[in-house]
Amino acid sequence: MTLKTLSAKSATALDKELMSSGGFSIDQLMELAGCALCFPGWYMTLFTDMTLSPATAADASTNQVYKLHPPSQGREILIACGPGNNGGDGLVAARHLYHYSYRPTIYYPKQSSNELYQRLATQLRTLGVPFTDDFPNALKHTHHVVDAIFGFSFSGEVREPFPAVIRALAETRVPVTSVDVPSSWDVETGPPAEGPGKGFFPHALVSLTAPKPLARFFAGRHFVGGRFVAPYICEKYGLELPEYEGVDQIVEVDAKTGQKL
Ligand SMILES: NC(=O)C1=CN([C@@H]2O[C@H](COP(=O)(O)OP(=O)(O)OC[C@H]3O[C@@H](n4cnc5c(N)ncnc54)[C@H](O)[C@@H]3O)[C@@H](O)[C@H]2O)[C@@H](O)CC1
Ligand SMILES: [K+]
Repeated sequence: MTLKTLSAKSATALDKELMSSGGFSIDQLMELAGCALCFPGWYMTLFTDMTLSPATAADASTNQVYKLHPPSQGREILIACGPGNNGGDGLVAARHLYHYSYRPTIYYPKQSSNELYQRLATQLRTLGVPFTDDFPNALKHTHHVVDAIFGFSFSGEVREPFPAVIRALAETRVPVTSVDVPSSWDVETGPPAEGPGKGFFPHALVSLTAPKPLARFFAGRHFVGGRFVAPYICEKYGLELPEYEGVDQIVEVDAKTGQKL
C-alpha cells in the first residue's frame, strides 16, 4: 500500500472547484483549515513527546487530551505566516489557539493588502495577540512553532525575508508543526538538498484535504485534515481519504502508507 497524494496542480484545481461547483468561499475553507490545525491531534502533536505515548494519546478523547496537556504546560505558540493562503491558515489557527487559552505570537513579515488577510489580522489584534518582527528572539521563548509560511504554491529559491526563518526552523530543537507542506520543500520532490531548508524536518505535518507528493519523504507524525470534502470531489480527484473518528477534524495516518493509525 503506498500513499495516495494530490499534486500541486490538482490541489489548485480542487480548491477552485470547491469554490465554484462546491459552493464554498475562501473564508470558509481557510476557517476549516485553521480548525483542523487546532484540533486535538495538534495538542497530541504538541505534547505527546513530553508526557504521553502515542497509543495513550490516540485513545484519549478530546477533553482528556486537553486535560492531560493543559496550556499551563506550554502556552507559548509562535506562528510563522507567509504571504499566501498557507499564512491565512496560520492566522485562523492563532485565533482558535488564543480562545483555547494558548498564547500565540505571530510572525507575519509580508502582510498582504488583501481584505481577507487584513480581517484575519484585525481579529487577532483585537484579541491583543502580539505580532513580532524578531523571529529569532520569539523562537527562544516559544514551546512550539506552527510553520504556515508556504503551502502547495511554493516554488523556486526561498526569497527574503524567509531564508533566515527557514534556516532557524531547520536548526531549532523546538517542535514544529507544518501546515500542508514543510515550508521550502518542493511539493513533488520533498526536502531540498541545498539552501536554507536543507535539513528542515518538522516534527509534524498536517496535510489539508489530502497529502501532497512530498509527504512520501516525511517521516514524522502525519495528520490529514479536511473533513468537508464531498464524495463527488473525492471520486473526481481519486482521493482515498482516511476515516475520521467521532467528531474529529483530523486523522493521524501512517507516514508511509497514508493509512489511518
Ligand atoms: N482545500 C484546501 O486544502 C485549502 C488549502 N488552503 C491553503 O492554501 C495553501 C495554498 O495557498 P496559496 O496558493 O495562496 O499559496 P501559498 O500560501 O502556498 O504561497 C503563495 C505565496 O508564497 C509566495 N512564494 C512562492 N514561492 C516563494 C518563494 N520561493 N520565496 C518566497 N515567497 C514565495 C508567493 O508569492 C505567494 O505570495 C495550501 O497549501 C493550504 O495551506 C486553505 O487556505 C484553503 C483550503
Ligand atoms: K507550511
